[in-house]
Amino acid sequence: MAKGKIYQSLSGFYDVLSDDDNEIYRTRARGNFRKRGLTPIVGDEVEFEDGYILKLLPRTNSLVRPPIANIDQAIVTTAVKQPDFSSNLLDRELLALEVAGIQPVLYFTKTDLLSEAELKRFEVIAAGYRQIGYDVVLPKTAFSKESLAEIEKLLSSKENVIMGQTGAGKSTLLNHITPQLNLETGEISAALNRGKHTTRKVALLKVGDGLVADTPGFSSYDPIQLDARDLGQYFPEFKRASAKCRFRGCVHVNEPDCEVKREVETGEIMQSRYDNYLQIYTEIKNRKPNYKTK
Ligand SMILES: Nc1nc2c(ncn2[C@@H]2O[C@H](COP(=O)(O)OP(=O)(O)OP(=O)(O)O)[C@@H](O)[C@H]2O)c(=O)[nH]1
Ligand SMILES: [Zn+2]
Repeated sequence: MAKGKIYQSLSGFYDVLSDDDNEIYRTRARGNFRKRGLTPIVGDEVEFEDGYILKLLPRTNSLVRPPIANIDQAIVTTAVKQPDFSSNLLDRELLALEVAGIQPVLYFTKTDLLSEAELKRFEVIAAGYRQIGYDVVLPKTAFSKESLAEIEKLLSSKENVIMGQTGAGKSTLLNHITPQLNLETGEISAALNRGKHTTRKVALLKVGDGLVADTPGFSSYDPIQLDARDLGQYFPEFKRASAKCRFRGCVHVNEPDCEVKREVETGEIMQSRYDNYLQIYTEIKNRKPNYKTK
């Protein structure tokens, strides 16, 4: 039996890069995977034989959307325009990554469409996310040498996934870093102001000296299966502040002497992060319990 890593997944086929001979083998999953509720995903380490994946090895981490396993870092690609910037979508993606234990990097696209004044606004937003502790790339000029060098350095020697809204410019960015990739990109429909889902498959690509999984985009992002009381743990700046909340287990909603709320008032914590936190908190609280067990 050979061991390898799934490099690409498309309509039920999995292309596995073999550890033994560095060749790609096209495989399918054995039926008993599905019975156990297991689906192989790109990034999975597997054992395979005669065109079939027989075993999935334990994952260090995984994401549901996009479906990917065993990665070091996620490039969260966010358009400043076309489609319109949504801090809510961004914070939901960051939340999913924090829960999965994957390091996020923020990359803002389409800055060429901004006026000077609008760019200033995004500089404030970028500074806010940097203060949380995230790496943020906000190219003053789209695809400038500096911004491409910056992202290439961040990707270097790591296994990365590039994720984000449909039409955010994920494939376009990868093409600029590594023109030989020649990935298909989509036209944004001006009338709808949203993308068209150009990328349909997940595939690991060699970009610089790192690996990047290009993935299909999405238009919304559900909150994670999470206990509302734990939500603040996955907002790093809330977690830091909560040591100073009066109550242990403070959820930063109605409690008195809440340090998170104090820091929102002083501007140390971004108001948008708090608003998005409250919205997700309420959504989780109101979610109907799901008693079905699989
Ligand atoms: N003006 C401008 N347009 C961009 C930029 N980046 C990407 N685009 C355009 O945005 C559209 C969508 O880009 P894609 O790279 O296909 O987006 P994607 O995120 O890969 O989309 P999906 O594969 O559907 O998820 C294309 O028409 C690109 O030319 C940018 O920095 N500036
Ligand atoms: Zn609090």
